[in-house]
Amino acid sequence: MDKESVGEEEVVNFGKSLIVPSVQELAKVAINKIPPRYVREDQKQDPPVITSSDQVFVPPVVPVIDIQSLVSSSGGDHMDSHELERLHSACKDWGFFQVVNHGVSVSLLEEFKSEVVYFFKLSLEDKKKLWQQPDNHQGFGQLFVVSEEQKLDWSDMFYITTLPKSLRQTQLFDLLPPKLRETMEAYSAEMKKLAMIILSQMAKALKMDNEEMKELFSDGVQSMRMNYYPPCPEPDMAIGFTPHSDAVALTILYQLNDTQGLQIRKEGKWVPIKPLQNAFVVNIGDIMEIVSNGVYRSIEHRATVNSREERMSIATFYSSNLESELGPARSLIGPNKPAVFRRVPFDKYFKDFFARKLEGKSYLDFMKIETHEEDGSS
Ligand SMILES: O=C(O)CCC(=O)C(=O)O
Ligand SMILES: [Fe+2]
Repeated sequence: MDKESVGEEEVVNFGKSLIVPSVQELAKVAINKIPPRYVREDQKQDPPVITSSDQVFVPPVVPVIDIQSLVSSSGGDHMDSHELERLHSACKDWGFFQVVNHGVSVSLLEEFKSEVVYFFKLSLEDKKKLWQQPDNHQGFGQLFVVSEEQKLDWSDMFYITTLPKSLRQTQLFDLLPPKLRETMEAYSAEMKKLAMIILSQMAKALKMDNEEMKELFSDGVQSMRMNYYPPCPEPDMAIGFTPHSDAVALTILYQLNDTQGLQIRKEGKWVPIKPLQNAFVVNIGDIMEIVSNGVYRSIEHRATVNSREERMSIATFYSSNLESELGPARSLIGPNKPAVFRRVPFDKYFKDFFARKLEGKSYLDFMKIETHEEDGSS
């Protein structure tokens, strides 16, 4: 793990990304063609998108989980609640669900939203002070850019590690608008609480030892990624966020406006997701697929853009503790249930992840244990 000295402190650095221009600035100029670096021929082979007029495949309703009823009705150790069963199948069959009655106050959501909207309105000059540095990918920019030839997404993002506090890059934090920092702090604490509730319910549903879940995640690494997708003059030629699964354990997504764009890959088709008002969209990341030994599945998703409206979202990522070793939960493997993923130290897992181009679920394959019976269908 790279450690940089900042005064007396040592800060962990998980990766870097090549510096790229702001797409928000690019989109401010009246252009009717996008620059070649944003033209995504590679996305042309993609499966079709489901629309409401599609007669062939009607997308089933995405599971909505009521956190309050999940927590209040699951006193025992067994799958004794209907909501827990629904959570379990959402994690197995979808890797994706929305949560309501999550306990995060609407006033905090509104405050945080307006701070982030304001943040993306800062002048380029102000944003430059918060831009990524050549040796560290936190700040404004794009992630996973590893070559000058690589195609780029039609979006800007701001990425920051928020927890544990000892991992924070203080010089970046100190430059944030004070009100944003304050609301981000409160939001970060709420997101950790919610992630821990969901993880402990998952432990119950998986029949995994909850102590093991706690040991893995009690002081987990949390980061936030604020996404800004400007309108695009050639939306069918570009992609807002390349198809990927999240490398983390859980992602809690808060969409800031009504513009649609998020799509998940389900049964070979792209299914558009419309977030409910004040709900969060939760998805299983690769770490949870690994910990559950493949019972839960991380889901591939992407964001599209359109020619009329901007779109904004905040993804809060939760992973295991910095000192943890990633691998299938010991309480879930045994003689009849062999581990299907390797074990690697946390820092190695993330450093390798951020050193690659983002490409669907390809990183998980790298973690798989090869077996002779492998049929290649993954
Ligand atoms: O903007 C979205 O809806 C998706 C964002 C996302 O997938 C991510 O930040 O990992
Ligand atoms: Fe994602």
